Amino acid sequence: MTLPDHAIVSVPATTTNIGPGFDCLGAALSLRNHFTFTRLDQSIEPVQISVSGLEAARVKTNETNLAYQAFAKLFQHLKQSPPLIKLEIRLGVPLARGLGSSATAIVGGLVGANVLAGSPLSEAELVAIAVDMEGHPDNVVPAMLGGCRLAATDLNGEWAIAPVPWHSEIVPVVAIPDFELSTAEARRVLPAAYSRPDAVFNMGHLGLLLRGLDTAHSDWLRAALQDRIHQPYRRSLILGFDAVEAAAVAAGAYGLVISGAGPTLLALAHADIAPLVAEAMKAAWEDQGISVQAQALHLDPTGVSVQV
Ligand SMILES: Nc1ncnc2c1ncn2[C@@H]1O[C@H](COP(=O)(O)OP(=O)(O)OP(=O)(O)O)[C@@H](O)[C@H]1O
Ligand SMILES: N[C@@H](CCO)C(=O)O
Repeated sequence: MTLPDHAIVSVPATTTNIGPGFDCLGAALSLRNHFTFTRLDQSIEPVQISVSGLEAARVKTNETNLAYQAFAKLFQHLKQSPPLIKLEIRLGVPLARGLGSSATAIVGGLVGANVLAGSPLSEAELVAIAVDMEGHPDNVVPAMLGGCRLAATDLNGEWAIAPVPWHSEIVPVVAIPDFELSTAEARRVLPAAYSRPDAVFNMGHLGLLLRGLDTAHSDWLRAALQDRIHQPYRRSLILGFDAVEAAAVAAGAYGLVISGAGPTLLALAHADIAPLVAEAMKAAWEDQGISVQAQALHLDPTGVSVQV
């Protein structure tokens, strides 16, 4: 069998948690990173990496690059040496902002390696390795599969993944500030255990959110975006959170949550007012002296895609 020498892997950004769905709910968004893998016959280095686009200078260009680590991990899983490659990364997803940049790198590297290896692994096997690398499923699952997804383990510890219907009138609006917050730092502030009232609060609100996303029932959505597992501990890490939340709600959004581990803030809004909500969030954050990019996005239905 002749193996492919080349693969262009495109992976969407993701927003996760969406309020009460900590570490289990996530959705793919209409921003993408591209990873181009080209097999080399000869090279002094195992990988030659170049990066272009948004904040390119901040991405590592040696073997510690996360996309290359994922590429090498797949070959390790296959008990093979990774081929020598050139890896070109084109960035459209901002780094360390709560939009799943690390998940794009993990999914891009694993899928690129799988293509160059002749596609020996199934989608489910790739998802399992990706979750293992990322540590939680909520970014890598929608990055791989597209849409909004809920992921939980079954009785054997395998991932049971359900698509979550998302009504077309509900628009995700993101405000992306010009400062970073690493996921590791934002996880360090979380408690190790929670009270029964907090657990029950989140179970009820996650259930309500799933029904609200399906129906666009505004009262359910307004109530559902509350959470007691992560946001109470993280909001103080995000300068301007209260002002941006108040502005989004005043502009008519159903509510505002931290996207992933932050600092990007995500509002859900009816399609008719989504651009106004984006403007209000931007203005409120800029009033705090913070540069911000705000935009109404849409759900990415596809997930990872490959051109050989
Ligand atoms: N395209 C990329 N190529 C290689 N490494 C990347 C790429 N994108 C992100 N990374 C790595 O992932 C790190 C960011 O990961 P982190 O989990 O902190 O943020 P995030 O994934 O953007 O946010 P979140 O997990 O909250 O959605 C970067 O600092 C970089 O090391
Ligand atoms: N669920 C994760 C997403 C960030 O990767 C968190 O909130 O820490």
